[in-house]
Amino acid sequence: MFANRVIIRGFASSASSLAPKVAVVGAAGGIGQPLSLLLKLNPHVGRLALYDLVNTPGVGADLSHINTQAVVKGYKGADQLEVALKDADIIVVPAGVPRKPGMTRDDLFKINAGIVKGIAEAAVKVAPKAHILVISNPVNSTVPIVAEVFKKAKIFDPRRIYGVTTLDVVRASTFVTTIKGGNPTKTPVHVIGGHSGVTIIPLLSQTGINFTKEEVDALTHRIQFGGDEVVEAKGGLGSATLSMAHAGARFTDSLLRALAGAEGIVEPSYVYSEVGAKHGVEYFATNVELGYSIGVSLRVCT
Ligand SMILES: NC(=O)C1=CN([C@@H]2O[C@H](COP(=O)(O)OP(=O)(O)OC[C@H]3O[C@@H](n4cnc5c(N)ncnc54)[C@H](O)[C@@H]3O)[C@@H](O)[C@H]2O)C=CC1
Ligand SMILES: O=C([O-])CC(=O)C(=O)O
Repeated sequence: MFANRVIIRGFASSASSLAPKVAVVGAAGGIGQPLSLLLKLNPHVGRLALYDLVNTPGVGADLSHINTQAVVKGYKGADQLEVALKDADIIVVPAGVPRKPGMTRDDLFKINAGIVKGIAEAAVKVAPKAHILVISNPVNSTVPIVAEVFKKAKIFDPRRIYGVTTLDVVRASTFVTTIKGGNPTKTPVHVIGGHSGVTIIPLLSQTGINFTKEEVDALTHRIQFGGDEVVEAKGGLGSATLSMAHAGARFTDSLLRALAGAEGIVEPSYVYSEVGAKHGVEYFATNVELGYSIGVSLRVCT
């Protein structure tokens, strides 16, 4: 039913008329630091606010010496969260604990749910029009948590809340071209569903590439459990950070370009969909076209 649908997400407006402000929450972490570096290098970022409970003054001072235009500021501790987020256009959230071997993403829920809720509550107060990009796991649950906080404040706008599932398509392109050849940057693979194990559904049949059944089974499993591969390889020292920083920076860049008026930008994301909700599936990862048209609509690709 949802296969290869593109949700067109309109932006009612940007949060401010100043150079875009991007806030990273969890900026001193394994994802947060390389993500902040990539955002500092992005010419579309005007202001970069780095927030964490620890170490952000150092990360901020370090990045601020890079001669790109983004003005960097570090904010540390709960009493600085609101000032860090104030009037942000985009809030990227890689805050929270990562998995260790033997854990599922759901095992992170108990801790990360509260962290994400607190961040969303601050955003409601000081950056109600920000686009919120949720990286913290389990994404399948943390995105609805953010949405519920905005619903409670009666300012829920599904066009502004995104679960970042970009790493799934990044991995899918890599794994497919590893066995079939070709340029991974030019081999898109749609991945729909969610961001956890079997909820990650790669649409290999839509790549136009011929696969044997064995290849489909092996690739599907590797794409669904790519996160576990990294968790195991890191042996207790966390999960994917560098590839996730790349994926998060790519999604943020796409959103910034769309906010600046570029059209036809499509990224996958785990989002609320009215059409899905009618079928009992409120949140679903699918391709999302980012743009200025008002209202949320669906283009169904058969
Ligand atoms: N969506 C996706 O595809 C992916 C999601 N992740 C998730 O991203 C999250 C972060 O992963 P890592 O960066 O590796 O973890 P990490 O432990 O290296 O960094 C997390 C950072 O969050 C900070 N933090 C904790 N509570 C906070 C709060 N209340 N406010 C602000 N900052 C807070 C910590 O101080 C730390 O610096 C994890 O939940 C992980 O599962 C990881 C990879 C891919
Ligand atoms: O596997 C994890 O826990 C981190 C993650 O979401 C991923 O790498 O896709």
